[in-house]
Amino acid sequence: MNILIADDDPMQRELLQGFLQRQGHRVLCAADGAEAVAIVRAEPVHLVLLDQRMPKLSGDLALAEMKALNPLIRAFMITGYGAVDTAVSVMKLGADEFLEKPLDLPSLLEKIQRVEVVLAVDEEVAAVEDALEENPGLPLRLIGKSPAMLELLSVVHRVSSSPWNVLIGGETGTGKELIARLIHLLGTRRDAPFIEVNCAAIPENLFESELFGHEKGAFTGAAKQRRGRFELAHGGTLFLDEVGELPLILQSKLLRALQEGRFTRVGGESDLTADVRIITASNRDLRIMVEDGRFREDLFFRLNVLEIDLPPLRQRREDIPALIEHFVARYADRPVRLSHEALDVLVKYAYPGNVRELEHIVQRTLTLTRGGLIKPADLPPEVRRAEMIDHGLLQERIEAVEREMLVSALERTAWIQTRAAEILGISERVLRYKMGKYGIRRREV
Ligand SMILES: Nc1ncnc2c1ncn2[C@@H]1O[C@H](COP(=O)(O)OP(=O)(O)OP(=O)(O)O)[C@@H](O)[C@H]1O
Repeated sequence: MNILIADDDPMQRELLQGFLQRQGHRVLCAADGAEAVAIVRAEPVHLVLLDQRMPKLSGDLALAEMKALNPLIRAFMITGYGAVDTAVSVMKLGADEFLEKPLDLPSLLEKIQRVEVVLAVDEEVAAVEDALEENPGLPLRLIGKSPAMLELLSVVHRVSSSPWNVLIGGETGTGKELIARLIHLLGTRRDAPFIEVNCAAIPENLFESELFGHEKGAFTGAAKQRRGRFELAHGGTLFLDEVGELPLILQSKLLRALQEGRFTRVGGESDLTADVRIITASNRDLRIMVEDGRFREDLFFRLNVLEIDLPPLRQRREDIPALIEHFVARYADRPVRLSHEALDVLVKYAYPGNVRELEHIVQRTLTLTRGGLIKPADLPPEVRRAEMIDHGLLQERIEAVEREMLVSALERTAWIQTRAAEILGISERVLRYKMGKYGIRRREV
């Protein structure tokens, strides 16, 4: 990493320079704020260690200028001992950390390592975003800037440039297929086919022929020779969705194809080969299935060379507004805006069906409402119901209904409590308790 030290104290500069160079960093030095800004203008600097008190240009002002030149630059401000007040204002200027003199080198190192991780993630995310921008034809838009999503993008970048099989886990609708396609499109196999097999959707007796193909006459109905998905995916990626649904017998056949790189068409004699990268997805926990003997352990390890876990939407609520905007832009046939309250309800909802559910909610709401403003009342009932529960409205309604039933039973029985309790199916004691709770008294006529 390129680190700039800006400090007017030559001893301090030398100490830090030696220390950081020994850690393998390229270190630049400046004796005042103005020189530091000049270096940032001329050189790619990742991190700057700034003494707050410097001649010519103070650390604060120098930082503001550096940020204007390069908003991505990371900065640690070094302040005098006990200068916490200034530290707060310095953070507002965009310093990532502040350190007090005398510097504690191990803690400095730890903070620098944290910056390195963040920079690595930033670079990978930028690479994925560049690739998506360079290919406007890509049918994929991956929305989300939450920390979980950025981390995911960085993993996707690393995974896509490797040749290994990938297992993508995550609840239904979290975007497993989208990520599988993205890995394919970002990798070296992008010009070869991406072939998808939904293991849950193919009848068991047709599965082998679907995957490996069949020869003419191999079984009733096999009028022609047919190539399987393995062959079709040659050179590219085979995406096995819901792989947990694969019956054990087919798991063995898949394992053989993966282990030996060979397979046979149903009814065929000769072995065929195909060069295929396998990406699998499952919303079931395959580890538990392995423990229960429902999924072959050896197959699991073959498929799970790299593992990606997609977080449920409720764990990255920051992404919800951007996703809504994305789906509104995709599905609205008129200019539509969400009221602040409606957005609030949507951000708080739990989304058991994750992004797919949010997509459907937006679609349904757009179809069922007219006009350009979506209010909470326009949202589907399950979303509104959840909101009522959230706000304790459910309890309120239950109590209102209960009170009404008590009064009506009492009126029907001319306020004879024994009989009213009987109609209500509760004891007289409970009836009296509830009458007290709701303040129900016979109205004098
Ligand atoms: N980050 C995202 N940005 C934009 N759209 C997304 C995102 N994640 C998911 N989607 C959309 O949500 C829908 C569901 O995604 P996908 O089919 O990839 O989920 P899945 O995890 O494979 O679901 P299942 O487990 O049910 O097969 C798709 O329409 C997809 O385009």
